Amino acid sequence: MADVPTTYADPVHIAVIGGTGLQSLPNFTLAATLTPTTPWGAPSSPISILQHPSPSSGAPIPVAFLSRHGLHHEIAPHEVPNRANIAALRALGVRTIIAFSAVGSLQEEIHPRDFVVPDQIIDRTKGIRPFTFFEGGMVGHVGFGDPFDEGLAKIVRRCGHSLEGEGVRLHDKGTVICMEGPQFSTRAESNLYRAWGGSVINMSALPEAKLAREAEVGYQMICMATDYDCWHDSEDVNVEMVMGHMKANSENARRFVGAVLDELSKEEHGEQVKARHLEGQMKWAGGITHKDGRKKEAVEKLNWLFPGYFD
Ligand SMILES: CSC[C@H]1O[C@H](OP(=O)(O)O)[C@H](O)[C@@H]1O
Ligand SMILES: Nc1ncnc2[nH]cnc12
Repeated sequence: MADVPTTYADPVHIAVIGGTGLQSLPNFTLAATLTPTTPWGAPSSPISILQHPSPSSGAPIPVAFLSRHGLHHEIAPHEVPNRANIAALRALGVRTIIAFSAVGSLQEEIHPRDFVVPDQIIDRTKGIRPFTFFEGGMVGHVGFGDPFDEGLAKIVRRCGHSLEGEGVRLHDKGTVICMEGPQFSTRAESNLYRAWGGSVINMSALPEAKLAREAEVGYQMICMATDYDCWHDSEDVNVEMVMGHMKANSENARRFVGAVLDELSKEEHGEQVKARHLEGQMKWAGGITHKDGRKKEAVEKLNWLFPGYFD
């Protein structure tokens, strides 16, 4: 195999974060493999820059791919270096993230292998994961009422529906319960989440979605159900079950992601893909700390992420 470049000069606006069972995106041309570092450490895996022909012009569009749990699934959900992942992607120019997640279903009508484009999250992590870029002498507060990007969600839903009938079943909305893990839930917890209106459950939506919002990056998760957790009459969730459904449906998952990338590569989505609607929000949301109270180290880290915002 020819040597793969370790640098990539052009900005990359779109990224895919792959989760359990989706650790690579074959069928794309590998243009570079990057191993960046950030003030928050190294990301979960090398970042592959994949090239993808624009469906309108045929010109190659770069897409960054990052494997959330590492190349060999060696990083547990509570160990994922989310700040490094989001910071490294933003530094490449990424302003749109499509994140993939294997989830448990909390509702009868969401069958294993169904896809869900969620619109809400309930946080059941335990506060042990670093969850903000704004700390240590720089305070920032950003809106999170709608944790996913509705503009991106509309595009993702349209792409998912276009594949329906070819083995893809899609649910347009849903609330993700994001639990700490790595152990699965108790039956009492699973029933409680159902009573709260949870649709699906995973261990990965947070703080990934919060950090993407702070980084002014449009973020949408695509979930694929792999089990009925432990509330259902069927067998309780286990890793074999999750991996079995992911493997059996990985072709559909990849087709779904491919269709979304095709659509996002169209010029008409340029403003959405560059997340113009989020641009500059942290300059104000993160500028609450008076200059006299700002700590040098915190300012330096934030200026790495947002060059020029806090000079
Ligand atoms: C292997 S089952 C639990 C594991 O699966 C999901 O991973 P991801 O969201 O990265 O696809 C879930 O969040 C847990 O991390
Ligand atoms: N039942 C479940 N709970 C948490 N995360 C999951 N990922 C896949 N299935 C899951």
